[in-house]
Amino acid sequence: MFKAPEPGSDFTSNLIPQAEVTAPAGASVADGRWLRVKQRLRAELGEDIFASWFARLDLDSITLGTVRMSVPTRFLKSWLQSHYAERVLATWQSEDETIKQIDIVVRSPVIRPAIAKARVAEQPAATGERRSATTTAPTAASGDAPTGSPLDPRFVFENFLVGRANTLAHAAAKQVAQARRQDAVLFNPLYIHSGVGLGKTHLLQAIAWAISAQDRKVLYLTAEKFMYGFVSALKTQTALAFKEALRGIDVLIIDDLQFLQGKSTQVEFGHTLNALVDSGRQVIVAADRPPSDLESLDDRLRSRLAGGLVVEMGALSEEIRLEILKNRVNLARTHHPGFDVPAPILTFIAETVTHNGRDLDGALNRLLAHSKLTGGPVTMDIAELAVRDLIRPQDMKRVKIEDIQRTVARHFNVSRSDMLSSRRTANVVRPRQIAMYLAKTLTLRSLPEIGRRFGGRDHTTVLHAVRKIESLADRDRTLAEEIEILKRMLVE
Ligand SMILES: Nc1ncnc2c1ncn2[C@@H]1O[C@H](COP(=O)(O)OP(=O)(O)OP(=O)(O)O)[C@@H](O)[C@H]1O
Repeated sequence: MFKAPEPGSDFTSNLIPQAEVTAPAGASVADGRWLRVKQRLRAELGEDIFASWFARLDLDSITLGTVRMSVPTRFLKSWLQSHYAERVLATWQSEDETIKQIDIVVRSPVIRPAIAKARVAEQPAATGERRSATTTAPTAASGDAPTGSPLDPRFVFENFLVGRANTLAHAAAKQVAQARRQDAVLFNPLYIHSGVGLGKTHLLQAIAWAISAQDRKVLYLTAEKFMYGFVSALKTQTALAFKEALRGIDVLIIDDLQFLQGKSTQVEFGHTLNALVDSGRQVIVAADRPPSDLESLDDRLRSRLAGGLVVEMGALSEEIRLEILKNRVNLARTHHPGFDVPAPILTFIAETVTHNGRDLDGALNRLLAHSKLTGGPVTMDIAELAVRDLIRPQDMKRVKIEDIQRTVARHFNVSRSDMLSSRRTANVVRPRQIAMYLAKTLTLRSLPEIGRRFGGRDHTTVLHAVRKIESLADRDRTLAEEIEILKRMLVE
């Protein structure tokens, strides 16, 4: 539980005006506040951090000045408590002065550990409703094996829409899922990466469901679950059993690898990866960035991960977004036959909610809530309200550092290799600094990573470049405009 700090600490600067965010019709006052709190956190912390740590934080209740929220894992709870408790409390207080403390709890697990197989209990349906699924979740078959992370019954191949952005990842996933035990392993490990909410978990879980229907033993784990499994096994001195159980499966699937932390856990993961790959068993990994950018991982592990097939999934096209929405409406209608969203409204959502699949789900959840609570039809007005906070001001495409270097070099008529070289002549230094500045502002790469990509420079050099360009652009309008043009060339 986190209580209010003494007055004076200020986490609420940079707030967006209340009027900008409106709760969809049918939502309660608490829901409306919760929406605004999330909106503020997203605006203040940025999309990446928000999606990593807050996307799975749910509001449970508000009683006597205490806001109770829940998350699915202990890891997430302790991370939020140690890194964001004060900020979350302050953001709540900016919405409601009577809030005195927040309480983050772990909600009951979806899968209860069982001796051999775990059963998926209640899962959110396509649009936030709960539905019971009697499907059996894949886990390793041994009694000592760690239980898998919960699987969503909707995340199967049949519900995965394929388009240009994910054709290769989908084909590789299908291939791996359809292989038989005696088949030679084609790409190992299979490493899938993409930005937030673009279908990695869906694809990984689809593989897990497909393999579990065969005679192969599959284990799907989030990196958090792997970490906790390993750490608890160490504590209870059952680490050996844990390791053996992991190495005794046919297919290991690890999601959100970017969260794998701690030297010993990484070493253990590396050993497991090697043991499985070397013995011809399949490993599939997903993360929000390519192996080369997983800076916290050790070099050997990174290169082992990069040694299989690395596939990127791009942004969802408008066409796929529309198909996903139609698919979700159909899924929801199996439980709520009265729910209908007219075609023009689906097109409107597909056009406006461009960021990721999770936001599409969010938009439909709100429409379903409206439809259930009011019994009224879903109109364009309702839809506009529902998606308002899901429209991102900066719907940036993923910009690559190489593209920045090329575009800036072309613009200033220098060569890219000069920009990466150690040359310090004025005609090269300034473009290099501008390119570094753009790399920092248009990508999520860290300073050391940017330094490495610019001919192995130190992170302090990058920081200096960023500050230099910021201060020059403050005073020099021509430079500011030039930077704006470059940004547009890269982003649009
Ligand atoms: N191609 C697709 N077809 C159908 N649904 C999709 C597709 N891509 C994304 N989605 C949906 O979007 C939502 C978010 O997808 P998912 O959780 O798989 O994203 P992710 O890439 O794992 O995100 P994160 O990086 O946050 O872990 C899910 O409901 C998923 O079903």
